[in-house]
Amino acid sequence: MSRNELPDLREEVDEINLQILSLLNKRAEIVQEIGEQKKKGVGVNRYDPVRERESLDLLMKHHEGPFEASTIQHIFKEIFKASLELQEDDNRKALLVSRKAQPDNTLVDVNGVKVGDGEQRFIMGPCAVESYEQVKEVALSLKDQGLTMLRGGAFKPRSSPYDFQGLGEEGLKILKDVADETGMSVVSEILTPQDVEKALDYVDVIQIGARNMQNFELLKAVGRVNKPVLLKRGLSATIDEFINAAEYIMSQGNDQIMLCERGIRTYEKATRNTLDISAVPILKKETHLPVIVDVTHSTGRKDLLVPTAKAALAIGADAIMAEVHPDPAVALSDSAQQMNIPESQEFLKELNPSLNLNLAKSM
Ligand SMILES: C=C(O[C@@H]1C=C(C(=O)O)C=C[C@H]1O)C(=O)O
Repeated sequence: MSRNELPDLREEVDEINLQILSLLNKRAEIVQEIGEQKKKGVGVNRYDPVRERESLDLLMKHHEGPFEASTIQHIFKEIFKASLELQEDDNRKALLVSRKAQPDNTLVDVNGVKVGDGEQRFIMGPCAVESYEQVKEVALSLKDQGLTMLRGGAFKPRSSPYDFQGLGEEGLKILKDVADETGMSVVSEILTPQDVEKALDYVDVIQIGARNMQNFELLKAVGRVNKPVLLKRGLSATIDEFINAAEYIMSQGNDQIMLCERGIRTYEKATRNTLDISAVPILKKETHLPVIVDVTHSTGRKDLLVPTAKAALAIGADAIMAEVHPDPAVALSDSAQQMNIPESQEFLKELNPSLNLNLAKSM
């Protein structure tokens, strides 16, 4: 090879690269059009392996080398894969909950507290409402720590039908009484579309539990009311399914939605569920909704509450959810994982020194 042959050859390669680039983008535009056509057809799948096989066969019929046939197949399979992703991205663009649809953060207004405004917050309270005294004791302590949002379960969807199922409407009344007396806001789970209207009188935030994340009628029902919703991720739900569940709510008009990562089911037994910490920045990136991390249900371990909450706040969570009970040993649900009141005070002190500082200043 003479000395100036190499630059000439590279110039030729550059030229071909540009042609390939232009052809790839031309192809991508056609693929997008195909994607639009598919969206209109009922029951038409984006992924079409039969079509991909036919395309590969056609290519192989014309392929002469010098590349190995398998190399060409590999390159084209990558192109098909990228094309499918492009069609999926175009579809996602349409989601109301997506950042593409709304670049600015949604602020969820819970009685004047704007979740999602960059301030880190805590939603705490007992797993289940058991009595007025129990809820009041926890609420007073949390209020003392500067918290404004109180959680408590009145309807408890338990794994076993023989376990405590909650006090129902009586539990909602207790929460409402305590909220009125302490000035706190109530976050409580609702299980059926029929109970949504009733709940409006009692709760400030309707929680949709993990087991109901794909209860689409319930999602649509809470989408039609004017009340913030805290949507928990399903036990085995992918992030995509979680985002689509939120879309069910927003598609009905209610944009006041908070997403809550609460751990997913994996093979790992060291924790009750596996906290999918990377879901937090992914959800913040893909959607404009506030993201909460429930450290109690994800870990099921009191010794992990502080480190996981620190990690969640560091990675961008807007709020932490955790459970507190005056006497966890006798709690009717989740007794091993709830903090007692002194533990909850320690927890908050470690995570939010500024909260205590503010309190000290105001005293
Ligand atoms: C473009 C299409 O969608 C997908 C992408 C393909 C491609 O890039 O060639 C082929 C089949 C589908 O999996 C199509 O169906 O034609």
